[in-house]
Amino acid sequence: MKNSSASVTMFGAISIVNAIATGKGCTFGISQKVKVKLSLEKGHQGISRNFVNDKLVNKIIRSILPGSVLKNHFLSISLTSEIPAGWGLKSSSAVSNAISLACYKLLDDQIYDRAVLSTAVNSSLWAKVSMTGAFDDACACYYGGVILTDNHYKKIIKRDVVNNDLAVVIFLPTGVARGEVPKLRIHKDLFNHAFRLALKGDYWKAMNLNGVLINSILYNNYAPMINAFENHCLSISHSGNGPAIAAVLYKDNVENFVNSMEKFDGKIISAKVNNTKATVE
Ligand SMILES: Nc1ncnc2c1ncn2[C@@H]1O[C@H](COP(=O)(O)OP(=O)(O)O)[C@@H](O)[C@H]1O
Ligand SMILES: O=C(O)C1=C[C@@H](OP(=O)(O)O)[C@@H](O)[C@H](O)C1
Repeated sequence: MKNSSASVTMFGAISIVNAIATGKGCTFGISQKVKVKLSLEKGHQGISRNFVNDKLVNKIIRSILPGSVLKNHFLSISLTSEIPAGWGLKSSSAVSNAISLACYKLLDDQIYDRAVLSTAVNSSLWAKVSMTGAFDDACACYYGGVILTDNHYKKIIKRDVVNNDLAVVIFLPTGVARGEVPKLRIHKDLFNHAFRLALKGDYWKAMNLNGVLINSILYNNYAPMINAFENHCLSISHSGNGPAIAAVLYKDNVENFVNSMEKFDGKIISAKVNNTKATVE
């Protein structure tokens, strides 16, 4: 083993176009963080963690660290996350990337981005926390900026930066359960159209179309989104499979928009856009 400890900062992300229907997705980075510290101590076998035992995290660890090392070391995992889990805000991609990057850093100082991403994505498929592998989300968390990918082929199609004058406001509606996600495939052609808009650089129009589609198929309550347009948002959509809703707007409009959302029952989180890559030391 090259290192006895590794500390990672990985960022979160928001969907522009959901990849479930077509396999192609577009996602951009935001400032919410996951921090992971792994420490290896020679001696008795064992793993301690400050979160519930989780098959996704275990799978990543066992895919990267050799069994011979795990047999003779005690591994401590400390994880803090600013990303609420299970809302479509990419917590699983940020956590799996962070654990993957930290494990590779224990092995070697030379980091191969593709290996970090592949292990995270393959483990997410194995643990069934993702349907397509969510390579779009993994790349946006890892590299920051806007990323367009083909998840079935784990291929990056395009990268771009997000305008730093923009801000993101996330709304977590109270009492809304996730809809039947496979139904997103009903509008495969329209999701494909949204992806083509994103390819042309029309990110906020693509995200709006994505929002209309996901809302109509899974949630059927467009009122918060209409409110967003009435309050000068450039774009609004459910992120991932929802139920979280993310709005993109100029920083100057954030305060008014947040005030206007108070009539809806839920929690609001403000975020910045992120164009920087994850770090490990
Ligand atoms: N704070 C956390 N600690 C440990 N694991 C986490 C944490 N947040 C997310 N995860 C992992 O991500 C999974 C949640 O994935 P998912 O429901 O798809 O949420 P999201 O839509 O935010 O990606 C959890 O089952 C767990 O494996
Ligand atoms: O399961 C998957 O493959 C995906 C899930 C969605 O994200 P969430 O997991 O954040 O809902 C979606 O946006 C992404 O493009 C692909």
